[in-house]
Amino acid sequence: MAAEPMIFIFTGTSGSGRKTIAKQIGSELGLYHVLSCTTRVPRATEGQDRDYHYISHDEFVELERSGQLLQSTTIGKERYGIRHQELDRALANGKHAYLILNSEGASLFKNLFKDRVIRIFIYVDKQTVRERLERKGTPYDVVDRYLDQYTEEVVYRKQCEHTIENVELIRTLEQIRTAINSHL
Ligand SMILES: Nc1ncnc2c1ncn2[C@@H]1O[C@H](COP(=O)(O)OP(=O)(O)OP(=O)(O)O)[C@@H](O)[C@H]1O
Ligand SMILES: Nc1nc2c(ncn2[C@@H]2O[C@H](COP(=O)(O)O)[C@@H](O)[C@H]2O)c(=O)[nH]1
Repeated sequence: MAAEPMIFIFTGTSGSGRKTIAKQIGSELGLYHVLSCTTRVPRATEGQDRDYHYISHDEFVELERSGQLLQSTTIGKERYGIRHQELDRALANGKHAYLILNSEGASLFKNLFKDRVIRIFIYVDKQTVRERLERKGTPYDVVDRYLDQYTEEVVYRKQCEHTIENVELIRTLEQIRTAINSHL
């Protein structure tokens, strides 16, 4: 059993299935979901304080100005970040935690928390990303952005503790359970 709560980071190529996998595994293993704040609007299936804390640009700037953000990133015109208090609350309750981050956020957490951070890189090929996202009704500009950044994102797998291709969801979940349990 790990002495301190572990931090599992689901990262990888956009649209590869990270959110689906993270939510399923998180609820199954009782992991605490550390939510980011974002200035982007919720998508059709998303909810306030379930997927993100959705806030205005002004509120984001204020969090940044007052030093409340542990880290932040900008993607297109939107801002994303995690409040210190959000992570502190998660770790204080003793549960293992998980986050869903891009490579920039994943590296920052690894540098801060070292061996307590385990990065799980999820990917699928570009064509599958397109098909899945179009089926889900993701706006075309978002799909195009994801595909444009694919090559840049996929190289990060080499730095992660685990790399898993998400073809068959059931098989992927099995591999991730095994990976996580090997650290607990
Ligand atoms: N193994 C799978 N087989 C088929 N469909 C899948 C599989 N895994 C996930 N999906 C579907 O692919 C779509 C994209 O998944 P999801 O939103 O979880 O990806 P994501 O990586 O979190 O995307 P984003 O980059 O937007 O954060 C969803 O509709 C999800 O149901
Ligand atoms: N570095 C950070 N990356 C984050 C954070 N919150 C989310 N993300 C990543 O941003 C992209 C876009 O997400 P989307 O939900 O708008 O599709 C994705 O890779 C997320 O994992 C954060 O606080 N910091």
